[in-house]
Amino acid sequence: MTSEQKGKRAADLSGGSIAKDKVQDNYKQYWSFFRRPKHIEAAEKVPAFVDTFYNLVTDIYEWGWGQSFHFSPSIPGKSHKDATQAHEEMAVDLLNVKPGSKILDAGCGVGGPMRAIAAHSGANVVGITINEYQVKRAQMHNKKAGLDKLCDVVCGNFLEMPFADNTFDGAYSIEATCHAPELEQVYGEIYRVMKPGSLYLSYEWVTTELYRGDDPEHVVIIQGIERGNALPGLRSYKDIADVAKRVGFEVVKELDLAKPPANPWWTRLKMGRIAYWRNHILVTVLAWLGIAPKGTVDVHEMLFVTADYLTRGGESGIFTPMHMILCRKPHTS
Ligand SMILES: C=C(CC[C@@H](C)[C@H]1CC[C@H]2C3=CC[C@H]4[C@H](C)[C@@H](O)CC[C@]4(C)[C@H]3CC[C@]12C)C(C)C
Ligand SMILES: C[S@@+](CC[C@H](N)C(=O)[O-])C[C@H]1O[C@@H](n2cnc3c(N)ncnc32)[C@H](O)[C@@H]1O
Repeated sequence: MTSEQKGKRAADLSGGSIAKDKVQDNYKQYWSFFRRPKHIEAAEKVPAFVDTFYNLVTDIYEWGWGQSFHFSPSIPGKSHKDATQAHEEMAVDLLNVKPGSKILDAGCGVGGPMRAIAAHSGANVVGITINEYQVKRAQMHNKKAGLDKLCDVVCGNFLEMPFADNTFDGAYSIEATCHAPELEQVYGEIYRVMKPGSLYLSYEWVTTELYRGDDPEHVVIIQGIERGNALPGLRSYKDIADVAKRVGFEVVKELDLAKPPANPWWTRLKMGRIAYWRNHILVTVLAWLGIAPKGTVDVHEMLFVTADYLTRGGESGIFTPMHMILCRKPHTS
C-alpha cells in the first residue's frame, strides 16, 4: 500500500514535540531570531531554530498540504497528489539506482517523498530530519503504508550526520538544504557519506537571475519568504554549482524546473485561498475551545502571509523552489 493515507484532522493539531502550553512562547521565540539577525547568522543556532519551526508547522502542513512538504510544477489533467509524486519519482529516476540499493534522503520531513521513492524504485531509503516529531510521524506513516521494511528514519543534523563515509548508493534532498546556514557544510556531509561513483540530486530554493537586490519590492518578497520558512538566507541560483564543485562533486546537470514549459508551481497555493480562510476560522474556534494549542492561530496566520510571498516570488519569477542540481561523486577523489 503506497498511496497517502488520510492526513491530520484540524482537531489533532499540536505543537509537534512542544508541550501544548509552550506553543505560543515557542512561536515568539521563533520570531525573536529575526529581531536579532545575529542569531540566525550564528550558524550553530540555525538547527535549533529550524527544529522549533517544524514543531510549530508540521501538523498544519500535513493537514493542509499532505505528507510531502514541497512544491511541484502543476500538470494539466493531473491532481496535486499525482504531480507531487511525478516530481518525486523523477528525482530517483535520475539517481539511476537499483532495487535493494541504499539511498539517503537529507531533510526528509514526515517522509512523503521517501515512501513514493521507495515504492517506485525498490531502493531502501534512509531519511534524516532534525525534528523528532517528524521522525515519529514518518515512522508511523511508513508502517501504515507497509513500507517500513524499505524506509528508515533517523533524527539528526544533516550538517554532521551519524553515518560512516561511503555508505550510500545515492542521495537526494527535496527543498531541505535551503535551511543550512552554509550550503558547503551540508553538501560536504552528503558527499562524505556517498559511495564514489554515486549520484546526488537536490531541489534548491534560490533567487533567480531576475532578482535585483536594489529593487525594494524584490527585497520585501524574499525577506517574507525567508521569515515564513525558517531560512537563514536565500542563496542565488549562481552559487549552487560552485558549492557542489568546491566539495568535490562533478556537476552532471543543472536546471530550473519551474521554467516553461513547466506549468506554475504556485497555482496550488493561489487556488487554496478559500480553504485557508475556512482553515483560519476552524483553527480560531479550536484554539478558543482549548482543543488546539494557543499560538496555533499565530502560526496559521504566519503561513497564510507566507503563501502570499511565495506566490509573488513565483509570479514575478525572482524565486524558484525547484532549482535542480544533479551531481556525481567521482570514483577517484
Ligand atoms: C519547503 C518548504 C515548505 C514548502 C511548503 C510545503 C509550505 C510553504 C508554505 C506552506 C503553507 C502555506 C499556507 C498554509 C495555509 C494557510 C493553511 O491553511 C494550510 C497549510 C498551508 C497551505 C501551508 C502548507 C505547506 C506550505 C505550502 C520550506 C519550509 C523550506
Ligand atoms: C520543507 S521540509 C522538506 C521535507 C521533505 N524533503 C519533503 O519534501 O517532504 C525540510 C526538511 O529539512 C529538515 N532539515 C532542515 N534542517 C535540517 C538539519 N540541519 N538537519 C536535518 N534535517 C534538517 C527539516 O527538519 C524538514 O524535515
